[in-house]
Amino acid sequence: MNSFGMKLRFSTFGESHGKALGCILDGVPAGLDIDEAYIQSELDRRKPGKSEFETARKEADKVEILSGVFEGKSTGTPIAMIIYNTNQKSKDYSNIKDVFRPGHADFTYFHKYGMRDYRGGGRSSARETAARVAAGAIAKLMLRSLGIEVLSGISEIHGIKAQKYNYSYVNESIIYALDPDIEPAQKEAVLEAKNRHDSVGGVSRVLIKGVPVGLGQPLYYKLDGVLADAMMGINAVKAVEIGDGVLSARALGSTNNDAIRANGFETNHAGGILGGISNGDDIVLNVYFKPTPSIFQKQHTVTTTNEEVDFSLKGRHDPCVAIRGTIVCEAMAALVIADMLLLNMGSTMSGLINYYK
Ligand SMILES: Cc1cc2nc3c(=O)[nH]c(=O)nc-3n(C[C@H](O)[C@H](O)[C@H](O)COP(=O)(O)O)c2cc1C
Ligand SMILES: C=C(O[C@@H]1CC(C(=O)O)=C[C@@H](OP(=O)(O)O)[C@H]1O)C(=O)O
Repeated sequence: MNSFGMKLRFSTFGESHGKALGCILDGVPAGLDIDEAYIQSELDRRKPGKSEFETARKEADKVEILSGVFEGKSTGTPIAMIIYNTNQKSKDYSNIKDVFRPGHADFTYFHKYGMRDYRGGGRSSARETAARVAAGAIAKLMLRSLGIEVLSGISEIHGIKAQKYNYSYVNESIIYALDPDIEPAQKEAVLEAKNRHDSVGGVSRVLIKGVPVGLGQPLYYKLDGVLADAMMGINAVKAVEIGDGVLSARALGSTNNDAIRANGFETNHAGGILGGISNGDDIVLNVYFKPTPSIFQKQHTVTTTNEEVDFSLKGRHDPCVAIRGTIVCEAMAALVIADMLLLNMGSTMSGLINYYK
């Protein structure tokens, strides 16, 4: 179960090499137009095996709606969706049955549960994020009907940073790059690491446009806290910044404050959130992904019986998880904002009255 979900409750099921994965999204208001082609198009953006910049595992990621939608509209009941796995090659993974891959969740899952599904990453595999993207697409449909848009793109790969953020370019780019001029160097960094059987990290920049003033609770269940939690819940995310983030700790008050004018804020160092509450400006997040842990170089590790061994991994892995991870960031951000909107309806008497009249 997700940790936001005051109004929207969301949980996923399934393993990387199991039969299927999917989600249940409960709390979606009745009457939302459910555009199935749009949901599929979001899954297509995240699905693996589209290029040399992604894992070679090819999955169609065809999504099927099982419940909660009737005659093209949400019914207000739980929406269940399923995605069948079709390209498991579980025998590739017999060599990780008894050893822990450094950097992956093998060690901790085994010691916590006393067993693990070693077929790929099992439940810890980011294959699960397909289900998040399906749920996120429904949240995005809800937001779209209110004029709110969630966008993202890759700003940085292996320390090579975008100089501009061109969100309308992102879907033309095979690596979802924000800066077409920097993209070639970023692609080269990925392929260069891949050729050396290594991997690289990267940063996704998320932009949420059209959010009204007032989403989020003060002090507890703050909008920035809930968004950060949702991002940190994505596999391989190691840090999240709101607005200027880390840089704001190095700034002066005089340069960090966003001056206020009658028609809005002059700058947006705050990233659209003040006091845990949206201020009406764009919400900006930077989400930092570590390099893919599964690399093909020889590594030191231990077995399940704690014997030290050198081992070399086989299997199909992303050389830079941030690339497909950016689509997952959008989905999680959309779910949080949709949840906050539903919660917000009851935060003022006029909101409640508007809802019931
Ligand atoms: C979209 C996406 C794709 C990923 N692909 C891989 C992969 O191919 N191989 C791998 O070892 N890790 C991959 N990861 C990262 C692992 O799932 C993650 O590192 C692992 O679950 C351990 O969790 P942690 O890094 O958050 O500690 C991917 C992550 C995301 C978001
Ligand atoms: C299959 C997908 O990505 C997978 C994410 C992943 C991981 O460890 O996170 C490891 C690889 O798969 P497996 O679990 O077979 O080792 C990737 O191919 C997907 O995103 O659909």
